Amino acid sequence: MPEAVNTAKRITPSDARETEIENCPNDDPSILEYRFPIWVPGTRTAAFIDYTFLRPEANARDIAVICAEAKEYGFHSVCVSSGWVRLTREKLSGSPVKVSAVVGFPLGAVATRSKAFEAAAALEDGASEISMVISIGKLIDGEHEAVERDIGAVVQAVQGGALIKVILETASLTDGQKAEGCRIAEAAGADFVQTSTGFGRGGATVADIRLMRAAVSPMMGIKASGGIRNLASAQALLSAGAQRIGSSSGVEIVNRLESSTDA
Ligand SMILES: O=C[C@H](O)COP(=O)(O)O
Repeated sequence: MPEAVNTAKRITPSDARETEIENCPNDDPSILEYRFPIWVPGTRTAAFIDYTFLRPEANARDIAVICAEAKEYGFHSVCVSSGWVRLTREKLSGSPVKVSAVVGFPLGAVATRSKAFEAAAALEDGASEISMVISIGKLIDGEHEAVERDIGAVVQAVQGGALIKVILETASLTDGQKAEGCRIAEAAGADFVQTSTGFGRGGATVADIRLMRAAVSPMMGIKASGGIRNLASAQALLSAGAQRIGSSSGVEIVNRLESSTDA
């Protein structure tokens, strides 16, 4: 019996292409009301991706590699821990790829003033977008004013110099808590609500994106993150209303195997 031939071909960055999902229009009719761009079939998915590298063992060489990949593939940003912002800014210098940083990551349980300080330092070092983790336990406890103060302190710390995304860690919350977290984030002056850290019990789901989209005004952006590993998942989340994808699998998402059937 002849040996099966694997015809899958890895395409190179220079001819990287994305396969659109057919019959998968964004189903929100009020598309033009939104502050942040909405993905529609035909738009490059790469431009909606924050390419994330948040592993504890991340080192300078890793940062250099992901920055080179981000430039090559045209991702929206490179998202790193706050201690790597300065190097990331240097590596992305001269390119349109932005620097994103995480704050209070991944637990969200550090003191509010620590989050504010970390955010201010990240801004100073070159971050233009910041994903802060909400005080998950306080949200669960119904300490809504404390949660709003926590987010507000980070918003104030950057004084409009960076977009603030609030990670809810949706897999740890009830639907009511997710909706309340969205409402609080908007009231506190944040720019985005975001699903997950990628370090929790679960990641982004289409159901959560729909819930979050319904809970905030069109002025708020929605970011899906955590466990997004292929183009089909990314586009399903974008079609549900996400305006940004956070993923450590950015290259795999856009540079998929031609023989794959995931899109
Ligand atoms: O966007 C932030 C997340 O850490 C990404 O999680 P991931 O490694 O599961 O893609």
